[in-house]
Amino acid sequence: MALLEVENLTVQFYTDDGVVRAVDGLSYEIERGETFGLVGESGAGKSVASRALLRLIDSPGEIVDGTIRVGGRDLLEHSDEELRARRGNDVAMVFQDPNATLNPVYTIGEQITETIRAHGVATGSDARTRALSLLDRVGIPDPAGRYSAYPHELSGGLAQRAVIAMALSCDPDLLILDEPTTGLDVTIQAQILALLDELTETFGTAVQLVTHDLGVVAECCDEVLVLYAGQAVERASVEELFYDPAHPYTAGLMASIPRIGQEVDRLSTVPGAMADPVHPPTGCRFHPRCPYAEPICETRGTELVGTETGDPVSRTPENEHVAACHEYTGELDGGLEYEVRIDDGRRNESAGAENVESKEP
Ligand SMILES: Nc1ncnc2c1ncn2[C@@H]1O[C@H](COP(=O)(O)OP(=O)(O)OP(=O)(O)O)[C@@H](O)[C@H]1O
Repeated sequence: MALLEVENLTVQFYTDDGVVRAVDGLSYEIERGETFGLVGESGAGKSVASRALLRLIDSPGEIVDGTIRVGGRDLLEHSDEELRARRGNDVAMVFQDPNATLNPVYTIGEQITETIRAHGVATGSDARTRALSLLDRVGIPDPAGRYSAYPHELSGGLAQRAVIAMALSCDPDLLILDEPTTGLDVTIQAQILALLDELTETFGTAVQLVTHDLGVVAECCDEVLVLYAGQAVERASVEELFYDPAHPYTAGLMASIPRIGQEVDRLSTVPGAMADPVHPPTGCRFHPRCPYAEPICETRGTELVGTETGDPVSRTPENEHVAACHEYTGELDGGLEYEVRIDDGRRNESAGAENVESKEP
């Protein structure tokens, strides 16, 4: 049994403009010790899908369907009290901005110690000792000195480590990180990614990593799910995703990886704009931006199928490459003709992302 089993997760927001189905029928699994990437452009639904795992969806949003089983038990069926007990213990989350998590008026050490006590992991001086060892585990130099530091006294990289230490207070089985390295310089970014690697390898912690950055995905994910307009469009091992992307949207994302020496803060995106969340396109939601779209793509919706077999995802083994494109059920006349060229040059010494180019058809 996988550690996390998400099935048909569906989240809606009720806005003045209409209903936004931010996450639409999402299903995936994460194994113990696995690093699972959730990628896609802004608005794809990555954050909402992640927050939903902890039931952190506030009004005007609502989880309207699905199951979220961690260790076989459905989080959506718990009372608020049961859920509080499982937050932190089973699943913990790290957000992009450490300052949104850290309280400016308490020291780093006090905050971690308090989290440990609140969850009943340890009491008294044992809690303090555990906090110190967590600071050490996440690579904060001079843990005893930093214990007494206030959040504003730490650099962005150290503050992010402190937040990760806090998330690890109760030894969660699954750690969800939402853009944990965005805004950090590449050397610090690489250190945080190395820390995640160590957590998964040494402690068997499973990681769900939300990111825009395909370089980060290449660096540390085992398995990747690509989201577009709230729906999964492709799931594959990281190698298959980079060497053999099956969905035109994924191939487009690959083409937008910054090249060596190019100064880009954010990925440039696939031409065209993300689908209108209130009135998504008919058929395949990506079709208005897809260079390979044919009339059927406008009228018939897609679902994930095995890229080799065309079988529905429900009949495809969990580790097989699946994509939601009519190509794989034999319904595209023209087919997909892109070619992906892998250049194994490193993007920079420490982050080491691969460079990928896709040719236009
Ligand atoms: N509180 C909210 N009220 C209304 N709509 C929301 C709310 N939060 C998210 N959404 C909508 O849900 C969709 C998915 O948003 P989400 O933040 O998950 O995207 P994302 O892929 O994480 O993007 P980003 O990388 O920019 O964070 C978007 O259309 C967004 O507008």
